[in-house]
Amino acid sequence: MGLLALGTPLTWEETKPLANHIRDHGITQFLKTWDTWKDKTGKGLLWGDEIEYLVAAFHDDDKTVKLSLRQSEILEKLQSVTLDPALDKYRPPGCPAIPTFHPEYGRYMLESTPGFPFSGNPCALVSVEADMRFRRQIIRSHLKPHELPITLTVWPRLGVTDSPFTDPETMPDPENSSSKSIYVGQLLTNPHARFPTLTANIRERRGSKVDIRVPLYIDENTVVPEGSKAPIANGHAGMSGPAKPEAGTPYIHMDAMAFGMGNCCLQITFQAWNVHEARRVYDALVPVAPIMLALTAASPAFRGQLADIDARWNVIAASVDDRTEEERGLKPLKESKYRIPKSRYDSVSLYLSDDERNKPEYHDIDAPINEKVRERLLKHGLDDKLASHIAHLFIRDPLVQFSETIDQDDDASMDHFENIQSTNWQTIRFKPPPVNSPIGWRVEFRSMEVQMTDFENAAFSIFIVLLTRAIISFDLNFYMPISQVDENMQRSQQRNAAMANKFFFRKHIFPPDRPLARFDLNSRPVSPPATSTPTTPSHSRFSSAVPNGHSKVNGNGTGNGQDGVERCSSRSSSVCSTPIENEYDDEAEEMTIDEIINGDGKNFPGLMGVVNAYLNSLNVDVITKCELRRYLDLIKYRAKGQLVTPAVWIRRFITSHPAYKKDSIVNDEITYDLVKAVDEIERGVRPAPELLGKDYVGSGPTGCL
Ligand SMILES: Nc1ncnc2c1ncn2[C@@H]1O[C@H](COP(=O)(O)OP(=O)(O)OP(=O)(O)O)[C@@H](O)[C@H]1O
Ligand SMILES: N[C@@H](CCC(=O)O)C(=O)O
Ligand SMILES: N[C@@H](CS)C(=O)O
Repeated sequence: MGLLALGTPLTWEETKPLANHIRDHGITQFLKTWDTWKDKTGKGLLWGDEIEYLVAAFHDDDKTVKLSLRQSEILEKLQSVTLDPALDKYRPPGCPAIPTFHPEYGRYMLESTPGFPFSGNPCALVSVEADMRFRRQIIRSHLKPHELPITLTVWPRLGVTDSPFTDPETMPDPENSSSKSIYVGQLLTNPHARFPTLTANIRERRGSKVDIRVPLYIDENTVVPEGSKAPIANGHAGMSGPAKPEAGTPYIHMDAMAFGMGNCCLQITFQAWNVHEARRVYDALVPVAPIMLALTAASPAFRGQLADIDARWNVIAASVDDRTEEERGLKPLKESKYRIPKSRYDSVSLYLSDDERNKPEYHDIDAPINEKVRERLLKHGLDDKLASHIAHLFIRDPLVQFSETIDQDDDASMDHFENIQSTNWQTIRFKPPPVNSPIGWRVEFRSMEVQMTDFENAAFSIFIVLLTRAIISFDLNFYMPISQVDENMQRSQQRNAAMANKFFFRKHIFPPDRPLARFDLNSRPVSPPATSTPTTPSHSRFSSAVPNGHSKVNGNGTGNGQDGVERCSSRSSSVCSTPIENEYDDEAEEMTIDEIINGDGKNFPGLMGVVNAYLNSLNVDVITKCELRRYLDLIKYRAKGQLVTPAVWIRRFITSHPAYKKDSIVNDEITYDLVKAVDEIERGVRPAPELLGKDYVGSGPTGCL
């Protein structure tokens, strides 16, 4: 959920001349925070998740289900309920506070977060699912009897034109709506000024409606409508890739921000010990993002049709792609300043740690830089890696500005910085401390799709938290060329990617001076923990407050390319032109997801291996370890293919439904049964062992408080 300031929003034409003012003051604001926080340590690990929900309205009389557009009323109700002390008696043990609920882009969406961030203590981790369920139960208990919160990433019939898909019905209004969509109307978008303004200003800056195309899944009876085959150069969302329709391939067309930002995800934010640790964790998570996208994939259908992809990423990227034709490389640069290879919503293009292992050679894709911003940051004493990261974010224009807040007190506000930062929706976000707050440097992990049950949402959250602890404790090295990470991003969205694809991953992840044997990789965490001689590394946040001493400031020059595009000179054009072929290639190799998660049985321990080793290094009681094992086993068996991804489960449900005519169409009847089934699975009244294992226990027959 981005910056929700209030005021009179400016049009794109009014915002454009303010861009330099906003960027300049945004950097001033960042530098003030930098000066205050660069040497400060925080309070150690605190973390929280964000879960996004769709609100479904069931009409049992005609067996249809629609998106309920009652977001404002529901949030008002939830806010008053959460302020009522009576709710506290339902708060499960271990939940840090009464949760909070927030709006999201779609007028049918809600977001929940824990009321207070969790600690990383293993005992606290086992309470996460209860906290998530508590949130869902609060929502359920305060909806109308025919409404339910559903954690499906994509509403399969959003944007269909053959029958209503919202409650109340909405009509497209291509003349007057902010998106000008021919499929969705204005009522679909949250009315807070941020959202229609983002929608309109993205379209106006781009110079045309957004253009979203995903490959259509072709079945025996699929009829491909005239004109819905991808032309050779469709020019959306950067490079072409296997998760985008190849020339001549039938595709599903969408034309509004709602098709992307109206989708739901699971995000995790961690507070780091200090800025160095935040930067280390950020970099290490960059290659993990596509792996987790593939494992959580939950998006097999769009606009009433089955897609030949399983995940949402490229759809959202294209849904907020505000780049001009010049920036997209369709015309020579004249009015625009940069060629920009990616949408504002896309994978990370630059590592940012001051770790000496963050080598220039890994930056082998074109990442344009705002040179003026970079120079200013360098002059202020920032190292090149961080300066380049911020300068890369600051190639973008502000999209939403209110007339009342053009002039800000840079000592008291970060809003101009946040204006640019919060509309750079990358796989990982590096978050500076807010003004006048005890909150420290944070990192947000953003690639995962929301899961249908809170058991799964808790499992993926816990896994990522433990992985970050292992990364810090064992000083793990996941660096590999960014081009390989980008390639993985495309592979991760393909149909059945978690089983069918291989992904690049670094082979040697331990520091050379710390031999593999030191890590207890083989014993499972359910085995009795070592109590007398724990191997907990000295800089573990659980055991001690000593920050990791491995970081070393390292600088590199940048400059202008011949085409006038400013970029880091270390990311040389010859390297840019030959992605995935450089001397660092052999540091990473193609592995299955099973190998990446569970190890190759030889030298590579897998991400689960390091998580297990980390748990073994702690004094955790056996009961807690067994509890954690339930969650970690979900990841383990999903990676092995013994449990399926939500996308595989949903696709199977659709294609085996009696009303499916093998024509790729997901009709009302199928959608009704699908959403009912998702709710029943969540409550545990409909078994789905292929998705959740045999021992899943849901939130109960009613799912209410
Ligand atoms: N000090 C903290 N350290 C770590 N996580 C925190 C901290 N404070 C809040 N969080 C968690 O961060 C998550 C996101 O909260 P935050 O208020 O940063 O949202 P936001 O800025 O709207 O997020 P987004 O970046 O998605 O727009 C929540 O789960 C919250 O519990
Ligand atoms: N819903 C978006 C993220 C929105 C946000 O950045 O808060 C997603 O699925 O990725
Ligand atoms: N909720 C996201 C996407 S619109 C934001 O506000 O940035």
